[in-house]
Amino acid sequence: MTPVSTAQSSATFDLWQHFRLLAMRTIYFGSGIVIAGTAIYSAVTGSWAAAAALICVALGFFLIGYLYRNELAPQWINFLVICSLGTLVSVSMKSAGILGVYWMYPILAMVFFMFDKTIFVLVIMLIYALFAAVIYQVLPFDYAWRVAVSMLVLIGVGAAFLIMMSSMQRKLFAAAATDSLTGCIKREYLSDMVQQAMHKADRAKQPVSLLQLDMDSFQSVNDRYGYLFGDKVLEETARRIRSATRTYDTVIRSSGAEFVVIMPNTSGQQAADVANEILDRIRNDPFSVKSLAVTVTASGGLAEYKPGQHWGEWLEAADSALYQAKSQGRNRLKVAQ
Ligand SMILES: Nc1nc2c(ncn2[C@@H]2O[C@H](COP(=O)(O)OP(=O)(O)OP(=O)(O)O)[C@@H](O)[C@H]2O)c(=O)[nH]1
Repeated sequence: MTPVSTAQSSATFDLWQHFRLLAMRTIYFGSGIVIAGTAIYSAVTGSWAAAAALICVALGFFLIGYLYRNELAPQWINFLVICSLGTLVSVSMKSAGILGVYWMYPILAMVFFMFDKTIFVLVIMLIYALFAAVIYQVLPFDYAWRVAVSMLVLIGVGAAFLIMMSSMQRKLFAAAATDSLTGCIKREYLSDMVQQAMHKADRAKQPVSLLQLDMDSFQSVNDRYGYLFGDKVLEETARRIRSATRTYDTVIRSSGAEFVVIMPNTSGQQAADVANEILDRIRNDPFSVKSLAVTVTASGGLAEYKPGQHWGEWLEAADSALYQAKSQGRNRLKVAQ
């Protein structure tokens, strides 16, 4: 399993999306205010038609800012926004020449916040191509190529910032979401992980299974050999679970001596083989610390996700199977029907 990478898309911890939302609100209202200011200037200088058009665009920006103050606007709205800003700047370049160039830089910077990674590269190339075409038409070649290169530098710096931000977010999530003893994902992220796995399975129309694993009579392990020995057993158990699972399975420490393993693209039948392998690796190899070697066992409850099921019901099914395994004598796996 990958303790962090499987989890990094978790909505609860997407700093970048949160940052984007704040930035977009500022962009919509900020652009609205700047365009309204330009409209007033146009009115004062007697260009009534331009003033009326600019006021309409400014109102449009305020409206979008208001409607999407709590969520990111759809990509097509942002595309319209960037196209209208691009057109305004291109028109102002035609009338004001080099003065219009100064507006191109903030617009290029906005694109970094407006679009998802998937279409960002396409949009920034499109806007850059539009600006470059206008610059070469309006400015002497000597100015034009310098401006075009400086815009490329801005795009490069922005891209480096994006890459750094996304790596920082991964590290932050790792620090916040990883259980320090076992290296598994903390229980706070359990419901997120379960729901995410369920949605992915629904989208891909693939099976997904969930194993709930609990150490047997762990209180007596602690009582007989000490809490520190118990800690070592938990640490080693997590290692054994990871060694029996795949990189894209998710292992969560769901409570003191209990783990949840989510296995994407795995039917109940296949997951039962994996679960039995995990239980074997725990029971067959004594846990040793210094001269002490103690055999410990665990019980498991397994449930395959049934399409349409609520995530809580899915967890509940695995939990009931685990309860059965415990009540039938422990050290065994039970599969929910
Ligand atoms: N060493 C250690 N023990 C822990 C930790 N967290 C919880 N525990 C212990 O794990 C034990 C969990 O006990 P339970 O799961 O309730 O019961 P059990 O004794 O394992 O018995 P069954 O689950 O019925 O087989 C408790 O004694 C907790 O004190 C931890 O981080 N380290």
